[in-house]
Amino acid sequence: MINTMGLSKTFKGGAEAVRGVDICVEQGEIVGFLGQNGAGKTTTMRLLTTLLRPTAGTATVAGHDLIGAPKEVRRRIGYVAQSGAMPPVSPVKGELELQGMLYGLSRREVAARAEEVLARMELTGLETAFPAALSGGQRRRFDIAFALLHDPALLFLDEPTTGLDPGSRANLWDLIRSLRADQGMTVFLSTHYLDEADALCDRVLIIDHGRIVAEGAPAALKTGGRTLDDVFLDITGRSPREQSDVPTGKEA
Ligand SMILES: Nc1ncnc2c1ncn2[C@@H]1O[C@H](COP(=O)(O)OP(=O)(O)OP(=O)(O)O)[C@@H](O)[C@H]1O
Repeated sequence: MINTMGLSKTFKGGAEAVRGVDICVEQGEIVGFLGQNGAGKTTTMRLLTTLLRPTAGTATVAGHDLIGAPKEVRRRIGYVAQSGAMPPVSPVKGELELQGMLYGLSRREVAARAEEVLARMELTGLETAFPAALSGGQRRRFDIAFALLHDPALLFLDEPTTGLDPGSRANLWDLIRSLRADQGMTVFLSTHYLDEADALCDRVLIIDHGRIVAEGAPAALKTGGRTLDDVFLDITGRSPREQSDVPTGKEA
């Protein structure tokens, strides 16, 4: 579902955010992407979702070449960016209808898909609510419903549970698991929470200073009675919540 070779991104100011990353994700896997602040997670996600153009390397995402066929890639993926953006202005159902029109769905298709994704994300009954009025957990589920409207095969989630209370996090994990169980959805998610990776992911990739420094099933990485936190600390020399010492100037 995802295959990259030497994927790299150097920003104009010289920041080497992603340095020759090789990623392989199979259909139906839930893969966790771990790294500290500034390690290169969001940049990698933005490359894989066609929002940024790589400076080197090749990639196939959802069966299509990332650089040669970005529109085909976009049609087959859903992407939920980190939270914090301005909430949409229309009520929940209106936002989904607009999104459906962007994807060229008919009115009837949009109505059916909206009902389906709202049910799947346990938001039925909130059609007329304004996204700004939703709770944190509901808002995150709305963002995922939005990304699911065009029925993607591959879902990218950038830190989906950051800032949520434990109950809402556990609920979101269940919903992500059910997407895979019911629809065979492939999920690639970044997170700072190692317990999340441990509980939810079949496999984790650890990125540090723009390079993949470890990968494997959580159980296979946790050798010698170590926790995933210990593994992360051993490999990167820092805890997952520490700031990376990669330069942080952000230029276009
Ligand atoms: N537009 C940009 N211009 C220049 N440098 C950038 C830009 N975007 C990101 N960077 C730099 O690239 C590096 C990787 O950033 P990125 O946002 O991918 O990290 P991250 O692992 O997602 O961090 P976080 O967990 O804080 O979201 C950082 O050093 C960052 O400052």
